[in-house]
Amino acid sequence: MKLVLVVNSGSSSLKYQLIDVGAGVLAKGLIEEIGSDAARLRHNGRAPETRPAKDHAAALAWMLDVLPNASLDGLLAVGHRVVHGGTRYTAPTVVDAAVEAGIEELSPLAPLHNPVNLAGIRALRAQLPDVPQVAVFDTAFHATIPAVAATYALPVDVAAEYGIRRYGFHGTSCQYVTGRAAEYLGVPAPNLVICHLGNGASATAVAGGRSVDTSMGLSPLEGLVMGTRSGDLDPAVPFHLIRAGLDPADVEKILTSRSGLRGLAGVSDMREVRAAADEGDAGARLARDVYAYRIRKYVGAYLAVVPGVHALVFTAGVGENDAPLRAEVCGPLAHLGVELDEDANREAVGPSTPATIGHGPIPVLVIPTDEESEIAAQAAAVARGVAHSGPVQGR
Ligand SMILES: Nc1ncnc2c1ncn2[C@@H]1O[C@H](COP(=O)(O)OP(=O)(O)O)[C@@H](O)[C@H]1O
Ligand SMILES: CC(=O)OP(=O)(O)O
Ligand SMILES: [Mg+2]
Repeated sequence: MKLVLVVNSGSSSLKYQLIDVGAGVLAKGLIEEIGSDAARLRHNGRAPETRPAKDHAAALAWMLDVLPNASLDGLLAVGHRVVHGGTRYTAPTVVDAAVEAGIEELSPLAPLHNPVNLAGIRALRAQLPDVPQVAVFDTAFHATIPAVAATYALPVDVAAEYGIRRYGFHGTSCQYVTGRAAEYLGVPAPNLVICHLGNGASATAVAGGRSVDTSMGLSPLEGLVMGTRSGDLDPAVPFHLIRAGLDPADVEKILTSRSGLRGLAGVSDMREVRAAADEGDAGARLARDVYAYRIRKYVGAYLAVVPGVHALVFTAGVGENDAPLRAEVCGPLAHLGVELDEDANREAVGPSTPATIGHGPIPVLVIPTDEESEIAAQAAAVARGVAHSGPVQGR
């Protein structure tokens, strides 16, 4: 058995899976509403339990309570999703003190993510001191982005001194999805435009199986409209707000936690936005439309970047489940060769395997992502001392 515990700490949630690599998932769970008096845990699909969990440390302790001790015997590794690895960590890495310090140094560039990723590493190391803790970085798959796409037009010395460049995120998801698309299409190194639409959302251009551009940049704030993040805006906006008297930390909070769908419609969950829009709420309708329009702009841009695209791919919570959103994005793209099949689109809600929903010159696919299985495979390979085999092959 190659047993790996995968910990995916998000801004207010914790996902975990106990995986026998190559064989299957032995246990899985999700803790939501961390930080509240009524955090919710759903373990192995059972009815949710509720308990206070003031922070990720409390949520991690809860996870360890529900995982039977015996199941953690003989773990090969714990695999952690770590969002920002900068330019230093471009491959899965066993976390020692230096790596831990490196992840901490990068926290200001992923304030919703790296600190809680570290909380996971620390909690599991305390519990399982003899098991390697392996970090799998969201940024790693994007290390192949060429300078022309990674470079912001800032003074070269400023960018170098402060490490300002496009890093890109959701890379582990994109790597998994690229592997699945390669199998499904029968194209070993495909050209793709991937829309990963979850709480965070990003678009990625893949050429020959490698990332060549992506909408998130220095931090996971740039690009698409997200649940609580603004995505693209004029860089003058923060200065305008600061000059008007707002505190820089408050401006950051506005852009990362109070914007996006939440800022426009009052709620960050696309299901609630869509329900309100369907009932005629004007703010929710505009939020839905701005969200879809921004995705469409990036799809157009990346069709210009990647020659001979084999497929446009939708993935993650919104991408896999929200058929109307996919129609809103793709409907006006017929002139670019994107033609949705209405019935296939309607049927592809939460598919467990890849589904084709458009048969035009550029096929449209829904591919369910699985960051946890990708993390488990990479962590197992590192723990066994096997070099990871590269972006498309994956394992
Ligand atoms: N049936 C659905 N229709 C529309 N959106 C959905 C549906 N199911 C889930 N979602 C959206 O998916 C988002 C979560 O996606 P997920 O990929 O799990 O995010 P993350 O991993 O970033 O937490 C939720 O915020 C919700 O808006
Ligand atoms: C990087 C990022 O935005 O991740 P998530 O979608 O899990 O918030
Ligand atoms: Mg996610």
